[in-house]
Amino acid sequence: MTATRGLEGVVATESSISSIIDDTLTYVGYNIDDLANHASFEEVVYLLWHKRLPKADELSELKQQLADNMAVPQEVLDHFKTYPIDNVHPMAALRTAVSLLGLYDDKSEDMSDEANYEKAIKLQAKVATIVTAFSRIRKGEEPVAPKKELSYAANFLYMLNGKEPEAIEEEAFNKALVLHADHELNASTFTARVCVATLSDIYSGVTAAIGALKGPLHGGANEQVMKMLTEIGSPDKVESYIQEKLDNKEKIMGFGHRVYRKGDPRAKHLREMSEKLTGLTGQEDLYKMSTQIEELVTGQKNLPPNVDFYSASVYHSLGIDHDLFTPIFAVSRMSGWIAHILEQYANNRLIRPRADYTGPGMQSYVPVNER
Ligand SMILES: CC(=O)SCCNC(=O)CCNC(=O)[C@H](O)C(C)(C)COP(=O)(O)OP(=O)(O)OC[C@H]1O[C@@H](n2cnc3c(N)ncnc32)[C@H](O)[C@@H]1OP(=O)(O)O
Ligand SMILES: O=C([O-])CC(=O)C(=O)O
Repeated sequence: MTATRGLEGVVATESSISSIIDDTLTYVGYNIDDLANHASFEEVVYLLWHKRLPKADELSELKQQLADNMAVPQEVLDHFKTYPIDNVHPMAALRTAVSLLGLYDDKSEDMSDEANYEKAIKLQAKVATIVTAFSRIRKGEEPVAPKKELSYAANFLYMLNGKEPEAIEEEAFNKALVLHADHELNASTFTARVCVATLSDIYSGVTAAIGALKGPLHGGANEQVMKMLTEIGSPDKVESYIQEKLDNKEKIMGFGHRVYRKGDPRAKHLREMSEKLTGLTGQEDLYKMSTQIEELVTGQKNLPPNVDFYSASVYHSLGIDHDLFTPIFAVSRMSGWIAHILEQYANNRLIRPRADYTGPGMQSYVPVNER
């Protein structure tokens, strides 16, 4: 047996949800560029879960179901108030809150298709409320109830800030949600599938996935990108900062990808949004620094930016706290995790690979007082 480090290139499952072929990303056969330019996040959720685009009435029904299910149990909100707030990363709070949500769902252990679909709606609806409510509660503010007439993207920003977003903010946030919704067998989605392939419940699957997304080699990279931009501070400091890191063989967050070689097709949409939003908010230097970094890293290491790089300046321009960037990724990716969990249940087999053992050979047990 020979191990493939990081399972690179290993095809671990069949899936008809999203594909990456020749650096082109599609959701159920629709090019990500088309979806980013035209689709609402709710349409994409429907597409991923039903493997076709919704008709008008089906889309309205889904929007209604999401809006109707956004409220979270008071116990979950009260729980936030017990956290040692200064030490709690919002991704840790989200991981715990989603797990807690399962305790207050009487269908939590019901594995029927109907119950799983109901739980899918509840999770997608409530994840936005959890992230925004936690953000407000930790600042000593009251959570804001969603408005049923708003889109998912607008509601998120409304619940976060207590004021309805401008059209351009809603459009940018919707696009970011569309771009992050699914991505074949990335680490967090694989985690979700491994978890539910034991026939564990959907809350366990998404809780595990949140844990995997949190790491800086995956979803956590977007917060690290903003940390780097903040540390650099101004365009004149970019070159020395990045050069030092490259010379020290340190990783530059937001660059590189296990699957894409020529580049991540989502990055150009985020770059465009970053240019527009930083311009509108008078933060042109942020965009300038980002493009300088791209030039240096791509020029020297031939590593193009991934989805996390320009999303950082986009979210910053929308006035969002930096440690909420990865939770926002989770809000969007919840749709993809659920699609993969439902697909896994529909054609399940336990996922259990082997390890190439490299430890010592057979040893004789020695009692503790003789060692
Ligand atoms: C949503 C997402 O999850 S997108 C990815 C988000 N993560 C990041 O942005 C973190 C930075 N990027 C990385 O760490 C990597 O590119 C990953 C984790 C995304 C992919 O990693 P892998 O496919 O395992 O590549 P690996 O880490 O083995 O790197 C291969 C080589 O490229 C280099 N490399 C890869 N990414 C980077 C980077 N961002 N900066 C500098 N060098 C890099 C590695 O140092 C390594 O060089 P070496 O062969 O000389 O040792
Ligand atoms: O596919 C991956 O490895 C990571 C990624 O870009 C994503 O999850 O969006």
